[in-house]
Amino acid sequence: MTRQELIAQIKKKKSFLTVGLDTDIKKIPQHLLTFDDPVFEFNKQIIDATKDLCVSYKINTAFYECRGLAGWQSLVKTANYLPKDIFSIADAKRGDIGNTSAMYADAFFSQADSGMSFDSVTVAPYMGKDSVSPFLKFQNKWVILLALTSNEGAKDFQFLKNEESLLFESVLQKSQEWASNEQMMYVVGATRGDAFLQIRKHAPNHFLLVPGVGAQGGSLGDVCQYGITKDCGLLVNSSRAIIYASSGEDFAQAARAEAQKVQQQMAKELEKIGF
Ligand SMILES: O=c1ccn([C@@H]2O[C@H](COP(=O)(O)O)[C@@H](O)[C@H]2O)c(=O)[nH]1
Repeated sequence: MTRQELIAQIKKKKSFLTVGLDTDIKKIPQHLLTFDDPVFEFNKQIIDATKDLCVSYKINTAFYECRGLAGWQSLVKTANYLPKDIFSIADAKRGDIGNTSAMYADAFFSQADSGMSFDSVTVAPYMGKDSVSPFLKFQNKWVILLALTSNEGAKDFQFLKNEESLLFESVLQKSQEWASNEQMMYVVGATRGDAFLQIRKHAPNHFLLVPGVGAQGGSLGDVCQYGITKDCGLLVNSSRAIIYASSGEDFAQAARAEAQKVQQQMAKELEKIGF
């Protein structure tokens, strides 16, 4: 998906919500366990119930990889069930030496090889340019680089200072030599509302994938106040707060209701920038 297509979807749906499919087989409603693939059935119903309210789905691959072959099958089926006009994210946090990164890129981008073709994959910047560039060889596919994460441990390295800048600022600056804002986004945690001003100094026009509202307590208002751009420039993710809104048979309707609350708040923010 191109940047323009993504912006058009945001305008059309009045939403920049990403629903996170962090589907844990131990947390899904009991009645689904009789299905051949309970995780896929859960995802399918969540997608059907929320697809008009969000512009993106993020599949955190850890929740699938931990189940071995069965998990990988649920992942492939879910990836192929996602509507084509919705931006898809493989949240896999990959990155390795070049030839290995090329394999990771095929795994998430090459339908012919792996049976999956996500629009984007999250990548760790730590190993530098040659670890990221194999993902950039695919047309209309995106790298979402970890910049400033939402967790407590982000302080361990991401705020370390060299002569001029903090480590996350160096990630933002250096990586812009590798790709434009048509192919690169950044992960910035919603739990760091105040840091968005600083982020926008270095990446004024990039899209940011923002996890951390909902279960982690980040504020959508703060994220928008400091992070929204004239093109919106935000994809805000919520996983647990939406998909586990109910553990009963009404789980999909409950997920829809939660997604709708967030979408309505987003519509108000989008109105402010004339969308
Ligand atoms: O900095 C980061 C990077 C990634 N994540 C991921 O986003 C979701 C958040 O889930 P919630 O249930 O809405 O808290 C999850 O997949 C994380 O691994 C993040 O939270 N922070």
